[in-house]
Amino acid sequence: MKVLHNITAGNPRQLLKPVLYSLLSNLAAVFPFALIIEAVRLIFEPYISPGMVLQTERLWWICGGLAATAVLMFLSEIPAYRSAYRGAYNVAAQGRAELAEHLRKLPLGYLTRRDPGDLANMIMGDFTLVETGISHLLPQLAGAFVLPLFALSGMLMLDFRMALAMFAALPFALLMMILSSRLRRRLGASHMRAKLNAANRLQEYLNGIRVMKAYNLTGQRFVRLEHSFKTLMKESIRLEGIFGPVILTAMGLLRAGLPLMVYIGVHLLLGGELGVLQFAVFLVVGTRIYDPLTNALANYAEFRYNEQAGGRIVDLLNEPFMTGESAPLPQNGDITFRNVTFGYGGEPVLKDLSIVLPQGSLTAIVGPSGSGKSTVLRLISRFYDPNEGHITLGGRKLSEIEPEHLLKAVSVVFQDVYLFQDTIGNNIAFGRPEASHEEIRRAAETARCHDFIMKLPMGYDTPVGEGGSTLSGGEKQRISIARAILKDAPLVLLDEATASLDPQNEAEIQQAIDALIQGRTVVVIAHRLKTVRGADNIIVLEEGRLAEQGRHEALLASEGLYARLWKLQQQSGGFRISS
Ligand SMILES: Nc1ncnc2c1ncn2[C@@H]1O[C@H](COP(=O)(O)OP(=O)(O)OP(=O)(O)O)[C@@H](O)[C@H]1O
Repeated sequence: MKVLHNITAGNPRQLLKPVLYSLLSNLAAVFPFALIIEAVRLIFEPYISPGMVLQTERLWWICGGLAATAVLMFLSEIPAYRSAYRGAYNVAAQGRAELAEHLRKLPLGYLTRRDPGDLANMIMGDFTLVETGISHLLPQLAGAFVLPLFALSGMLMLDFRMALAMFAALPFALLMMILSSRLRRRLGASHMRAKLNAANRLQEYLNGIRVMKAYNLTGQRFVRLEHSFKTLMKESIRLEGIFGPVILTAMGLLRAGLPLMVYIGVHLLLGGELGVLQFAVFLVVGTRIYDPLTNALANYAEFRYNEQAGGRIVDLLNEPFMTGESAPLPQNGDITFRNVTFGYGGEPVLKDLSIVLPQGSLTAIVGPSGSGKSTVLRLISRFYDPNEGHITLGGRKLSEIEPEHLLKAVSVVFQDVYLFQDTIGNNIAFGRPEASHEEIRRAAETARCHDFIMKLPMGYDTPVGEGGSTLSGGEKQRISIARAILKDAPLVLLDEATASLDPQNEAEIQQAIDALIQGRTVVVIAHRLKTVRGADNIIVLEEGRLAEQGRHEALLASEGLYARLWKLQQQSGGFRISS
């Protein structure tokens, strides 16, 4: 059952129709077979039994019957074909969407551990293998046994010794395939790994082409890509090289049934224990019976390989995502960290952190690079849950709030703004797709991006390259602030850009941020003097611990880490406070 579950990526019911049709069409194929046996009998009879005449009329009827079954088979195979492909493509289309949706809900920690190329390949490549499994492999595998089973039961009635000789090697061939399936799984798994690695290296190569050109690294990166292709080639050869002979031996074993049967048949014939007619029937059946079985053996190997791909999909779908309640969020929106310890899998990044970020206030988080500032924002957004301690919003534990429900109340403005390959207008409306043009325009005006948008060839309908590649860093920042303004969430998490901006851009972004944070609870990773000075509270982190906190003047007066960072940056003429 698990195999069927895997090969269909968790939709075994989808196999029902294709398998049923395949069984029916193979069942229909038994009729012409039976008609041919009857024709052989009619043709041979006058020669074997003197006095009997050739029954021509019956032969014409058989001819007509063969033509009719050919037409019937053709007509029944069309819906069979259609249902198999439709079922398979449906499973793949729905499954791909379901998997993509599932990925969105998984904790970021899981996603950062997985290679994006690996996940992309799973959604596209593995589902293609599932498609083939549903449309081709399993129906054919099930159908392949219909004719041999009928033949076996018919032949057993005719002469059990000949029938046994005909199928003598079948159990050995099947056993061989089943025993070797573990080896097949192992080889298949490392082949799949090599395939994924090559896909990942290719993606890395394509993504990094710009950097590689700039640093003249092309040769070095290409070596890695080339190496992955060579490994894939070796794995493919190993897979075919080891498993191919197993299949060929199993096929050879099966076909050995025919000479064995002829050998026994001749002896029985000479001994007078088998009639010429019966022998002729066995010869006809013997030449036809092995093809579906040998095809099934070849299919079986592919089937096991594709089943592994389906298994990977099922495993990913079983990966638990964060859950929680969707009850209305508390009115009082204070965010409290109580003895929070958190790490990304290794050493803790935040250690026993206890802080309060009061509702309606502006809290700045500062500290040296790597001290855990962005991690604090990620925990508030519930991209991850703490390892120890807990975070509450208005007294309710974040770990008990459904992540998507929580994020409705949060606007996040990241440093590295990602824009989708869509129009500028739609990118701004991302957090509130139902917003009107007028609302989008107003948000853009407040975020100081309306003017530059209007200078673009198609205004708000101008398409943006993937990731926002067609816009400047400052423009992307302001678009993301417009997004947050339009979303109008009560809690704003802001990771200010560290990249140096020209004074004009800098001033405009500051104005946009001022507009965004009005009347909201704001947590900002502050790199800008102005934000830090005006903050209600400044939290200073050092190696994941709270070093000190307070307002700007008080922290300067206490001459701790904040004052040291401040002086350092004043001396260097910069205004960044985080590093
Ligand atoms: N996804 C991740 N997986 C593993 N480690 C991570 C991950 N993200 C951050 N870290 C590590 O956690 C530590 C804190 O990172 P964080 O981004 O919170 O620091 P930060 O204070 O915001 O730094 P910066 O000012 O340079 O942005 C760093 O040592 C970083 O290497």
